[in-house]
Amino acid sequence: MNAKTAFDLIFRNARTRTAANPVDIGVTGGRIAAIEPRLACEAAEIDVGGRLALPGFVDTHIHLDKACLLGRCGHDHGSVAEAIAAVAAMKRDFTVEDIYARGARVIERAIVHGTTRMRTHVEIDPRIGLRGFEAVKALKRAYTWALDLSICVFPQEGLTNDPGAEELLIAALRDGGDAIGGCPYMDTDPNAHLEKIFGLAQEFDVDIDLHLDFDLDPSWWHLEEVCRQTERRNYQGRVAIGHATKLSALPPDRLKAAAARLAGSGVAVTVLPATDLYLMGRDATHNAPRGLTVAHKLVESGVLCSVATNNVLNPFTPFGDASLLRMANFYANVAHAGVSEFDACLDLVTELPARLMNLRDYGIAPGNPADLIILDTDSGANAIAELPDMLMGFKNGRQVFERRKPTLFRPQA
Ligand SMILES: Nc1ccnc(=O)[nH]1
Repeated sequence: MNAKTAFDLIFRNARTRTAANPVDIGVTGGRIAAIEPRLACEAAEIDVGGRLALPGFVDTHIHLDKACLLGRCGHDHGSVAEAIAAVAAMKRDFTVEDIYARGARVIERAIVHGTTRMRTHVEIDPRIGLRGFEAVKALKRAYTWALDLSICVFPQEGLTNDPGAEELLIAALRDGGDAIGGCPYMDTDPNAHLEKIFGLAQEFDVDIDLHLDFDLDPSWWHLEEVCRQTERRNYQGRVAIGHATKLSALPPDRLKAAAARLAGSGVAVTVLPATDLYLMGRDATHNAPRGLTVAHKLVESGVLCSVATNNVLNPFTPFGDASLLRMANFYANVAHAGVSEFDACLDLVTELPARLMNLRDYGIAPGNPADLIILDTDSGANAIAELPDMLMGFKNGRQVFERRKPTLFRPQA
């Protein structure tokens, strides 16, 4: 028994992924202060009843600025280029208020689905200017009570081919951009695009999170150039690539070599199942390929990976509820994950994305912010298998949502 009585709040009887038996989690000043089987203290208590506590989900790749566009365009496109063109046509009319309202809708769904940290990719170019950036900065401020939002600014429609884009990117990096992205396949000069993005990243000392490839032809790619730049600039551990669908088209020996290259240069991979599955394999009349890179296998080869949301209710992905648990379950299903791999699938939306974002204070451990969500299940593997209800969530020790269990109304006997 612990004699301390200095906690503001104690979670009683919580199952964590690391402790063999349920523990109590004591919170002081918004931070986790102790994790022990039975904390003796008079503080306010929440009885978790042996349910699973997680440190919240981490979404490394979500486009808030172009979310919730269903109904504004016909959804008759099928390729990534058509989706980019459809949004390019619409975004001239986006206002800060409009972007804020659509982003807030997605953020609030993410919060009630247990996300506590998020990196959002914001388009910066002469068509949208800094309106998306301003709206997302306002969202970041408005939702600090529930979620840490990191802003990754990027030129979706190319950089060297888009006069004015670079100046706007620099303005955003001067004014609160937390990371920089890129999309070399949209540029007429992909290598020059990467050179500029890496140069800006170094100049502003920010991490890099790129959109890399969106097809299933592994006979050419920009992956090697990304690894080369990462090593040349000593940026190991600070670079991620999103989608990387070409990796799904590699036979095992080539995949192994690519994994070794990525692991060796410290380049992480984010798989976006909803979009990758929706946009890939469109040319096939039957036996369509999935186009989904198998992240948990790359992890076994030493590559840091995450699974994330990407797009919600827009031409890239006309689906979405911003639930990372649902995404991890979806990923596990499509990626043929075995039951013994379900825990590794949960890692892809928790510990590993936290590492990808270089978050140093994530996890249920003393000293870290008391960011906790309670799931109506008893283990990480069962969270993936069952898609349990998320019953409550806390940010810095303060409750941010509650979900009541459904009530069955049985007929009277
Ligand atoms: N280049 C992109 C690929 C997929 N989704 C996006 O939003 N952007």
